[in-house]
Amino acid sequence: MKKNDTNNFGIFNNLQEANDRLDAIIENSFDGIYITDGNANTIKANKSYEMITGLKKEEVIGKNMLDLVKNNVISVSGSLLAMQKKKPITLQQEFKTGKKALITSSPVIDDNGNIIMVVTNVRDLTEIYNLKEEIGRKQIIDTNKEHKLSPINNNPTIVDDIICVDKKSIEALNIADKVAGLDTTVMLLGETGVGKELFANHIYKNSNRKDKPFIKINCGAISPNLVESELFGYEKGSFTGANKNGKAGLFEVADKGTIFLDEIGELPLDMQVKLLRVLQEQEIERIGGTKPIKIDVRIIAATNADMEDMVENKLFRKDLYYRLMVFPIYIPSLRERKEDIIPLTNLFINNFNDKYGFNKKFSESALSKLKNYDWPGNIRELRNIVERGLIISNTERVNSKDLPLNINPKNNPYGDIELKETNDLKKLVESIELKYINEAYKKYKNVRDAAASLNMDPSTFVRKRKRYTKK
Ligand SMILES: Nc1ncnc2c1ncn2[C@@H]1O[C@H](COP(=O)(O)OP(=O)(O)OP(=O)(O)O)[C@@H](O)[C@H]1O
Repeated sequence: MKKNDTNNFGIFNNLQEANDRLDAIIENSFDGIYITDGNANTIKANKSYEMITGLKKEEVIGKNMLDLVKNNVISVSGSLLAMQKKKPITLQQEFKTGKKALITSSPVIDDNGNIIMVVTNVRDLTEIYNLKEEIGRKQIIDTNKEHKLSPINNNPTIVDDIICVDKKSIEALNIADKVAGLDTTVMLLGETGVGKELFANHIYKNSNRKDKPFIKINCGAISPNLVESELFGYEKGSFTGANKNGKAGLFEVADKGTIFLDEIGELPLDMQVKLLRVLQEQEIERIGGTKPIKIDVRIIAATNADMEDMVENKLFRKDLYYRLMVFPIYIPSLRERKEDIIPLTNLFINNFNDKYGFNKKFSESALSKLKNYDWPGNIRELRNIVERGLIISNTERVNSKDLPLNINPKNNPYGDIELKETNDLKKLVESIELKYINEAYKKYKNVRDAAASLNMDPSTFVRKRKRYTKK
């Protein structure tokens, strides 16, 4: 039958058909819909409304909102509030079904300013609210440093923000969990950016010393002539320029707690002797001091250097090496645990979407490009690439062309300059700095030489490298 477009029923043939279709639309809406007349009498409620609220249509249709509230059938009425205010009202409400919903009640007002009905939309946001609560809980846990050890099994695991999906990384995390509470020295081994510092945090948080100090020291970042005074402190008047009252070193500050010695391979040889003494005797001596000071610290060390090679080449003391290797944990490179790539990517997409207020997604080809790359800079590099991709892409979808892998800085250090409508020069400069810092570190494999090659102070080098990877 040909539709008559010229009657008052639009695309419908008659009033009955228009009504039936309208009913079907309301009934099949995914959101709950609830309609009252201008006197707050319920005239309609759909299937989704029943599902979300647990109320049957028969319990509400024909009833006045005031009575429903009075009889505790519903706790609060968006329709009544919208009538009072003569404007749309949005509320959050929880129902006896356990579902949580966002309720928007909008008054429909005629030409004379009278409310002729109120249409309420009930959107089930249970999942989103639960997620929000979970994030809130997590933030509280992080803030209070009250992490409780989660059982590790073969399922994907997120503990202390460490994502482990691949068997190999789960194994490493399992080992870290086993040793965390044992108060023994731990040596974390693995390439740059694999998560050694994250593992050190995790071990500390799950140790019996979790309420005591946790001091992190990057052995490559302290200039050699300050290492001793920084680590072991000095007595008053022991050298020019020193604080006249003397100063406690970081080992004393960490007493009863834990010290994380990152890049341990860069500890100068004379300091290695002193560290050996800490491990053997549990005591230190300040510069200019006459008597040893007893301390009780747990040491977690980390390196990406080939320590055996260093020992062989007399760059690292053999006795200290064995003392440190009481409990080595090898954290595999990202290319050895490819199953982690996509979950990590998703974590970083979420983090940076939140940080920049984006809602971007990665295309399939972008994800497969990440999965097939060999990640010399490991997770740190993945994190940077994801952040860059999200910033660079001009659309809501990040494509593989937005992910500049295999950049070779020897060619053109600045790449092809493509001016966009907005160019954040600070970010561009940072990304070039980071590129050089990473390349120098890859080449020299230690902070001191890498920093020197860029004419940079080692501590600035470390600070920048860390800062660019901080959330
Ligand atoms: N399993 C993981 N889950 C989530 N984020 C991770 C994971 N491993 C590492 N990261 C992130 O990757 C970055 C590098 O990690 P981290 O600094 O711990 O590496 P590292 O091995 O100590 O590096 P380096 O040897 O260069 O100091 C950090 O931003 C860290 O949060």
